[in-house]
Amino acid sequence: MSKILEFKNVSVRRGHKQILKDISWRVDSDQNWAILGLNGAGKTTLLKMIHGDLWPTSGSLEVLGGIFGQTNIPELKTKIGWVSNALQDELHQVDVVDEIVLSGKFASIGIYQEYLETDLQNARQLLVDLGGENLLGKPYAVLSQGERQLVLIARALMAKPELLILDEPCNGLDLFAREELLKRVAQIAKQPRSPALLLVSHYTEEILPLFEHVLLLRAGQVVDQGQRQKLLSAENLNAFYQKPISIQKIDSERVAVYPQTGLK
Ligand SMILES: Nc1ncnc2c1ncn2[C@@H]1O[C@H](COP(=O)(O)OP(=O)(O)OP(=O)(O)O)[C@@H](O)[C@H]1O
Repeated sequence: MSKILEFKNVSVRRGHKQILKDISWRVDSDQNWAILGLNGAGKTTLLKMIHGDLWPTSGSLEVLGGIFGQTNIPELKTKIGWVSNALQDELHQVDVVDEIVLSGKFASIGIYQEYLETDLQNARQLLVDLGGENLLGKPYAVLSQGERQLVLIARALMAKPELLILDEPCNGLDLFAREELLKRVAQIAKQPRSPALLLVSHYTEEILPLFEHVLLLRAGQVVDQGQRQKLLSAENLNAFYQKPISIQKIDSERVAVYPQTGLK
C-alpha cells in the first residue's frame, strides 16, 4: 500500500471567496473513495487541484509522490485517469472512438504523437473489455451519453493510471444505463492492478460498496470522512444534509436519499 494523495490543511481562496478551507485528507492505493457534497461544496475545485489544474492558496498537497510546486504537472496528468462531462465537451466530435481511447495514452485531446499498432490494439481491447465492442470505428459525435462515458473510461484507463477520477460519471444516463456503467466501474475495481478510484456524485445510490471510504464536503469544508457504513448511515446523512430527507435502502449496501420538500 502506498500513498496516492494527501492534502494537509489545504485552503483555496479566489478574491473574497473562500472555496475550500483547511482540507486534510489522505487516499492510499488500496482505497476507493466517494466524495459527496451539494452544489457549490467545492468538489470540482478539489478535483482540479488533484489534477494539477489549480493550486492551493495555502497548505500542502502531494499527489502520486509529487509535492505541488516541485512536481512535473504534464507528467502527473498521464498518471491520472479523468472522466467528466467537461472533458466530453473538449473532445473532437469527428474523431473515431478508437482514436479517442488511444489519445488517453498521451493525456491529449487528439493524437499528435507517434504510436504503435499495439497501442491501437490495446485501445480497442480496453473498449471491448468494457462492453463497447459495437462502438469501435464510430465517430464520437453519434454516440449516446452512456456510450460516451464508456469511451471516456476506456480512454482514462489507456495510460494505466494509478488514480481514476470519475466526476459525476452517471450524469445524463437513464436508470439502466447507469446500472450498466456502475457495473463496469465495479469490474475495473476487481482487476488485479486496479487504480485507486475517486467518485464524485450527488447520489448516494451510485456509491457502490467498492467505495469503502466517503468524504463529505459542505461549503468548502470536510464535514466528515471515513468508512462508508458510518458515513452513509441514516444518522450521518441527516446531520450532513441539514434538511428533511427520507432515506431508502436499495439493498444491504446501497441507499438513496430524497429531499422531503412537500412538493405534490
Ligand atoms: N475562480 C473562482 N472564483 C470565485 N469563485 C469560484 C471560483 N471557482 C469556483 N468558485 C465558487 O466556489 C464554490 C465551489 O465551486 P465548485 O465548482 O468546486 O463546487 P462543486 O461542489 O463542484 O459544485 P457542483 O456540484 O455544482 O459542480 C462555488 O460557490 C463556486 O461558485
